[in-house]
Amino acid sequence: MSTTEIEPASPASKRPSGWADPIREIRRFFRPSREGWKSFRNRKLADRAFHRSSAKFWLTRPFARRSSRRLFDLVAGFVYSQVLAAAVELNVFQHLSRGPRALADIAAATGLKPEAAERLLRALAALDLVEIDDSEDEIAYGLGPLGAALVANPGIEAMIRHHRDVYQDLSDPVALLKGTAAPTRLSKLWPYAAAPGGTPPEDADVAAYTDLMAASQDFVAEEVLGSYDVSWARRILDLGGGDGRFLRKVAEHHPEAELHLMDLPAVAEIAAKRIRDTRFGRRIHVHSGDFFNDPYPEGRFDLITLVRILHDHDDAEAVKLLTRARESLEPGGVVMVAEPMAGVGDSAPVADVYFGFYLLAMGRGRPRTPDEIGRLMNAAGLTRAREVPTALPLATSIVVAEIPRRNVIFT
Ligand SMILES: CC(C)=CCC/C(C)=C/CC/C(C)=C/C=C/C(C)=C/C=C/C=C(C)/C=C/C=C(C)/C=C/C=C(C)/C=C/CC(C)(C)O
Ligand SMILES: C[S@@+](CC[C@H](N)C(=O)[O-])C[C@H]1O[C@@H](n2cnc3c(N)ncnc32)[C@H](O)[C@@H]1O
Repeated sequence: MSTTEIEPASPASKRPSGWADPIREIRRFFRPSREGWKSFRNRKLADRAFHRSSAKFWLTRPFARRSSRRLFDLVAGFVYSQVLAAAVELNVFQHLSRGPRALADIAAATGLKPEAAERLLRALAALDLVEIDDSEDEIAYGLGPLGAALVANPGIEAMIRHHRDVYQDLSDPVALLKGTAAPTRLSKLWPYAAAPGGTPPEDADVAAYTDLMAASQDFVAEEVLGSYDVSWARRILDLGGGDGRFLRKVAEHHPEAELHLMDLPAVAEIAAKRIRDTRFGRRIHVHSGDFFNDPYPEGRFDLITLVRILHDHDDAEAVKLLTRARESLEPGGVVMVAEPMAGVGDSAPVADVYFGFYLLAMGRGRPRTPDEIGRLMNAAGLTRAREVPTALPLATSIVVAEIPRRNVIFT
């Protein structure tokens, strides 16, 4: 739809005619050609779109073939995921982690008929998860590069098993988008999402989500601590710290920091027990409470971390949380937000697609760009919000902001 500039309202009788009003005349002079340009450009776009829509165009150009393959993978992605889920459920990678195996061994170990096992293994090989060595009479199956990576990172298998619930919840994405979907499995798995600050219902399986997060935390913690130096901070508070996996990594890197974790009572109980069983039992102090409403641990902190927290909450709760964190900082203290962020390099699909719909199914929260997080930090009274680049935005991106060293009051 073409917009026409709205002339400032003025009674016709007062309006000067001719070149008495040169601006108006210049606008009138260019208007027809501007409209003409727009229709010419629109026609060009229409022609290009028609031209590209012909199958011949797509199949005869290299990038067209690549685009076709990308489009195919978008359609087939669910099938790929289900093949991976089947292999994890059948412990195929564990079987192969002990060395190459023959088809009969794998069939016996997985309980599949040989032809079904072969179908699965060939699909996995096509996805670089398995490697097939048919240089001898008896074909051997081993770990492919992705299968080896999966075995090297145990948390991934836990995540893959978790996705049976995720795929179930995403089976009707339109209903989710319209808000007409039935209660989701994820909203039950993350009970705090139903009522931020609300204590999870009695039947909430708090250990399940705590273990799930712990399973993928090392991957995140390594990226955070590899990207942002926390050694300057003497007192650190990790809000929503889960079972303490992140602070244990901090403790390993920085032996002299005093570390505090705050999480909901049921999770704090798990954290206290797990931390007590490690060499950091006396260095990491666990506090039970609701970070929206309960008092934070005594004293002020140099650094307050929010690792995979903010995206769980809508804007109003996020600003409230950031404000409470700011109020617990030493002058010059820093709040660090670490989570997958929208629009960050090639991690946009991770945040905007994966976490965008994961959180939609969970019923609360959303992925945000570093700028959006910076604006929430500013709204919470924090300053100098800035993104800290990470090598693997897939794991996490980071935004930090601080309070001024001195509260300068301009009267
Ligand atoms: C060829 C052979 C046999 C061997 C080659 C040798 C070898 C090991 C090669 C591999 C090289 C290597 C080191 C690869 C490393 C690969 C890595 C690190 C892969 C990491 C993959 C990580 C993945 C897939 C992470 C997935 C994370 C997910 C799905 C996270 C989900 C998080 C959720 C659901 C969080 C929810 C919390 C809430 C509610 C949103 O707040
Ligand atoms: C997605 S998990 C992240 C855990 C951990 N930071 C990590 O990255 O693995 C969110 C954490 O926030 C905690 N949480 C949610 N709402 C809370 C609240 N109102 N008060 C305290 N902790 C809360 C949950 O119990 C959970 O441990």
